[in-house]
Amino acid sequence: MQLSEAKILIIDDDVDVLSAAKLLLKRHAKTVDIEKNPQKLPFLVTNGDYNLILLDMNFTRDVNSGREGFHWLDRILDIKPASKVIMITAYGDIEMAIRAIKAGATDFVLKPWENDKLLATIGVAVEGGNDKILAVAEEKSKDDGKKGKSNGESIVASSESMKQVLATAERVAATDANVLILGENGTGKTQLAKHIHQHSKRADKPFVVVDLGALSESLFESELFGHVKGAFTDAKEDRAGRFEEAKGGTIFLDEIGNLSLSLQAKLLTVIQERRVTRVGSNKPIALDVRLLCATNMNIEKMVTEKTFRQDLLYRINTIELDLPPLRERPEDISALAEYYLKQYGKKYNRPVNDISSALIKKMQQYNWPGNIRELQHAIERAVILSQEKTLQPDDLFLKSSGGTPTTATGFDLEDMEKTLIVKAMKRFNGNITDAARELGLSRAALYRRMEKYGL
Ligand SMILES: Nc1ncnc2c1ncn2[C@@H]1O[C@H](COP(=O)(O)OP(=O)(O)OP(=O)(O)O)[C@@H](O)[C@H]1O
Repeated sequence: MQLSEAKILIIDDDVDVLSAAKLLLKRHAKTVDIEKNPQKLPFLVTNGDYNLILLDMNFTRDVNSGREGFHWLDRILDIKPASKVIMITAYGDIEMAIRAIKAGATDFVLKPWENDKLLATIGVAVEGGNDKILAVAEEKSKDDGKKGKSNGESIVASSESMKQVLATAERVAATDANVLILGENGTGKTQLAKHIHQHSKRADKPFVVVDLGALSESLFESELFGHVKGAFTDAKEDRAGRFEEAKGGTIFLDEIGNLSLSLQAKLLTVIQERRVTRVGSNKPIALDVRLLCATNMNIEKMVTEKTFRQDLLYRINTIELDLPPLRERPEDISALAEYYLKQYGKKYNRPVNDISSALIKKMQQYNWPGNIRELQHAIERAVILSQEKTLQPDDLFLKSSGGTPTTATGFDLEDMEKTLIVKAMKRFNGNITDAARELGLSRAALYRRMEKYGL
């Protein structure tokens, strides 16, 4: 089912959360209902036919335990076992969020959320069929762009191919040449662009990221070039565009392959003339920016098919850097896994500190359609869920190649849930009460799941 067709219910006792979520979601979903009082849930679930419910873990009366959240989650699943419920939880409550997943929630988001991440999580939950996805919407995600230099991330490069790309990137960083970065989704194009900026003489000036894929045709000009007061109805005051914001620094145009031909023409003019004119003004402003672009599309082919202008390509690709997909650089798989293991072990304060060789082998045999981003999320989830010091193959949930279609994160929560139940039942020699307690489930909820998985 498409998100635009979905009917969503949000239950939270904080009216600000409700209105912010509604404001955001109503632009993407068909219907968004909000409710402050959880007592109304049984009625709403019975009669509302919701495709997704966002449920707060903690209502005021019981601030921290999450008990009410679990109670209402159970009620929802008793009324409609196939309901998809995303729990809204506070940052410090990761453990509770995991318990909620084990208790049948589809996913969780951490408050305060980033709009993009919330939408992605909801999109996967609604559109992902029966795949239940555990996605961590961090309160503070990667720098989505505006400005900023180092954010403390380092580039992992153990494979020869990545070392070569990095060496070239660092060499060209010092020049002011325009660079086009090519690579599949999640291969690290944005990170490489940041790296080039940080190694350039513009490093202490702004690094401005523009996601052209997310920019509508009508917003393109005012966003990139700025506008003057009164240029259009909403132009209440003069505003600089992103090119001006990047003054002295670097502008990174991501998803350049998504630009329509008419916008390509506008961009080409700016690059050729090295100046922009704010919408509604006739005073051109000289530009001092370094241009980096990226795309996951086959841009040469687009030129042949005449959907991308050759003259624009020549302008932007003085240097081309090609990031290989993760499956073609197995040495990086283990190095990245170790890197993220350390990072997330620390972040979530988990004891896990090693990866078994069997798991490394499993990761190297997998094809990683979501590349580094997918690996990063898989390790993050494994770190959160693992009970042991060493990660084992069972801790990482990957789609078996050639099996059911891969989800955004390439992993299947149902497999995971089943494995957790089997593990708990083994540990407690089949004692349902103890296993249910360990899993944070009611006995009824555990029975329901055992039945579902034929255990
Ligand atoms: N070599 C690397 N070492 C460590 N982390 C990396 C590396 N490359 C990428 N990452 C991490 O992987 C994630 C995805 O990277 P990034 O956003 O740069 O990919 P992208 O190719 O720009 O993705 P998209 O095509 O979706 O825009 C980020 O969290 C980034 O920090």
